[in-house]
Amino acid sequence: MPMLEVKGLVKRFGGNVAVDHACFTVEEKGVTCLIGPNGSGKTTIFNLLTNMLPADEGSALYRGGELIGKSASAVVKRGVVRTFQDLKLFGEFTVLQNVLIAIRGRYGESVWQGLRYSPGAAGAKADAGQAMEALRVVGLEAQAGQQVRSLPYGEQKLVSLARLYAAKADLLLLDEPASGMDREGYRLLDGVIARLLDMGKTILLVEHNMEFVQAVARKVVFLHRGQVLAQGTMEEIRSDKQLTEIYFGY
Ligand SMILES: Nc1ncnc2c1ncn2[C@@H]1O[C@H](COP(=O)(O)OP(=O)(O)OP(=O)(O)O)[C@@H](O)[C@H]1O
Repeated sequence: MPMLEVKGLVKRFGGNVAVDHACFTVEEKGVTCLIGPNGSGKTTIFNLLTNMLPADEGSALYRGGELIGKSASAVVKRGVVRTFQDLKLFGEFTVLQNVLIAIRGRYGESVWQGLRYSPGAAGAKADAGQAMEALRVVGLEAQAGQQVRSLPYGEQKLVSLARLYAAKADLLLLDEPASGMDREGYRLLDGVIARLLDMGKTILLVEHNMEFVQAVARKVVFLHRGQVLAQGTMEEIRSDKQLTEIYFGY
């Protein structure tokens, strides 16, 4: 059984069908990529899976349980978390505080509760230990005390990955993790993804950088105007003339 099975997912914005009866599967322990031209519905699918937007129709079974129609926090509790294109970090706070907020959020605490952090409080030490472990996974322990907004963009992206790791989810949805990254950023990101996979995580990502997709993806799901036109390996997608014309323009 696939880890995630999306069936007949539909989202309309007025007359615009952003996601049109999309069906695809995500197998456990590997990287699956959603690709497709701008506006083909990739981010909307993330919003539907995490219930940040209500779906009009369809189902998404995660380990056999329905995600659609649940609350956003219920999806997180089930073990599905996401990053955002605009990162949504707290720039004024430190790297460590940003990860701690994600950990405390797991218990249903608000950001402000998460930040009111007295070192003597029960559980505080354990949380700090977990936060540092997450920073080790992404290679940012040395930056723990720095204000997030003082970091280069690539490192801020890694903070968002540390937050996902700290949330202890099994299925990680990454929205354009490679965008805005330079060569060194790719190298770090490759390493973090490899470490997350070693730890048994499953990753579904949206990405435009085909070199990166080719390097990390076991499976690619091709979207066009909200419809899944194909799913398979990158080689299979690239060898389909109709798909390459739509997306790659040749
Ligand atoms: N909140 C919204 N209200 C109205 N229309 C929306 C909304 N969100 C997305 N859309 C529309 O839905 C369609 C799919 O958008 P979506 O952002 O999911 O595409 P995408 O494949 O992620 O694009 P990109 O690669 O540019 O990020 C587009 O036509 C977009 O304009």
